Amino acid sequence: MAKKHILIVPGDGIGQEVTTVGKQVLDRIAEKFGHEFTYDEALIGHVAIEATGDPLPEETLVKMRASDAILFGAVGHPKYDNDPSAKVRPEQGLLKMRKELGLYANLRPIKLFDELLEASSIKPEILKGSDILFFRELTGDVYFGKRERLDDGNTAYDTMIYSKYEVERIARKAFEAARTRSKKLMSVDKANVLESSRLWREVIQKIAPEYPDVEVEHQFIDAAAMLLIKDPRRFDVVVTGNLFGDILTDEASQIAGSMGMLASASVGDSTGVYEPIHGSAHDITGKGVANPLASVLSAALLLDISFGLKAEADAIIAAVDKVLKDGFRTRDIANSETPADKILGTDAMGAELLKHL
Ligand SMILES: NC(=O)C1=CN([C@@H]2O[C@H](COP(=O)(O)OP(=O)(O)OC[C@H]3O[C@@H](n4cnc5c(N)ncnc54)[C@H](O)[C@@H]3O)[C@@H](O)[C@H]2O)C=CC1
Ligand SMILES: CC(C)CC(=O)C(=O)O
Ligand SMILES: [Mg+2]
Repeated sequence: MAKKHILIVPGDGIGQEVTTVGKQVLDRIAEKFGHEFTYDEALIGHVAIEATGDPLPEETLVKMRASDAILFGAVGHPKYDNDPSAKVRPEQGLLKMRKELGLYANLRPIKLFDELLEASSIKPEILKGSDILFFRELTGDVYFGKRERLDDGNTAYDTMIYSKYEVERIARKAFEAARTRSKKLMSVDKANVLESSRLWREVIQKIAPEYPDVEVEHQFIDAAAMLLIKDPRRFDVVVTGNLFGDILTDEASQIAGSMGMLASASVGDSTGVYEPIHGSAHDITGKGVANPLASVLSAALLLDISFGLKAEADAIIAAVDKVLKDGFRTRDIANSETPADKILGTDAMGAELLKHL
C-alpha cells in the first residue's frame, strides 16, 4: 500500500477541465489497488495572476515542494497572447516552476494506439508501429537565456545558451533509456549554424563511447522535422534541446492523432511534474470537448515514474485502449465515420474510462 500526497495544479483554460478527469482516475486507482492518495490544489498561470498578481505564487511553490508528485494542467490566456507588451505572463509561472524544481528532463512518449491509426493525417502504412520517446531538455536554451529590448524597443534578442553539464545530464538519461529500448539514439541540433548546438553535439560525441551498445545518429532540426512525418518509424529515442523539443513534439502529436493524446513527465532534481504537452487551448475552453486522455496518460506516468506503480499505470493505459477499441472518441480524434453517439465530451470520456478501472 502506497501513501502519497499529490498536488493538482490545473492552471488555465482546458487545464482545469482535463485535470479533473486525471484526478478521478488517480482516485479510482487508489481505491482499486488499496493505496492512500491525499490531494491538495494550487494556482499557477493566469488564475494565479488574477488572484495574487504572481504567475507562480510562493504558496504554490511551497505546496509543490511538499508533495510527492504534481499533476499539472496548462497555462495561458488570450489576453496575454494578444498583448506582446504584457510584462507579467502566465507562461512565466510554468518556466519558473521548471527551473525552481530542477525539472531538466521532459519525457514525451509518442504512443500511437492502434485504434487511432485513422485519426492521423499521416497514411496508416507510414505510421503503423511508430513508438518514440523524446527527451526534451527543459531548463535551459533560449527560454532561459538573456533577453532584452534595445533601441527604444525597436530591436530585441533572446539568447540560446547551453552549458556542457546541462547537455550531459539529459543525454545520459536518453542513453540509459535507449539501452532499454532499441539501442538507438537520435540527437537533434542545428550544429551547422549554432555554437550552442556545436557544444551540444560535442557533449553527445564525448559521452557516446560510454554507451557502446547504443547507436547514435545526429540530425539537424530542419531535417528531423521532415523525417518525422516522412518516416516516423525511423525514430526511437530522441534527445534535443528545449526549443527544438517543444516544436518537434507538437509535430509528433500528429503521429498519435492529436495534441489531446500526448502526456509528459518533467523530472530532475525534485518532485516530478506530469503534464499534457498541450496548452490551455483557448479555442475550446469551456466547451466541454477537450480530450482528457493526455492528462489521464500523464497520471499513468506519474504512478509509474514517481511512485514505481507500474501495474497501476498499465491498468490506466489498458482502460484507454479499451475505450478506444469500443469506438469512443473525443472530437479531436473522431473522423467523418465516427457515429455521433460515440463522440464524447471531456466528462463523458472520463466516465467511460472509469468503467474499465
Ligand atoms: N504547457 C503549457 O501550459 C502550454 C501552454 N501554452 C499556452 O496555451 C495557450 C494556447 O496555445 P496554443 O498555441 O493554441 O496551443 P494548444 O496546445 O493550447 O492548442 C493547440 C491546438 O490543439 C488543440 N488541443 C490542445 N489540447 C487539446 C485537447 N486536450 N483536446 C482537444 N484539442 C486540443 C487546441 O484546441 C488547438 O486547436 C497559449 O496561451 C500558450 O502560451 C501552449 C503550450 C503549452
Ligand atoms: C508555454 C511554453 C513555455 C510551454 C510549452 O509550449 C511546452 O512546454 O510545451
Ligand atoms: Mg509546447
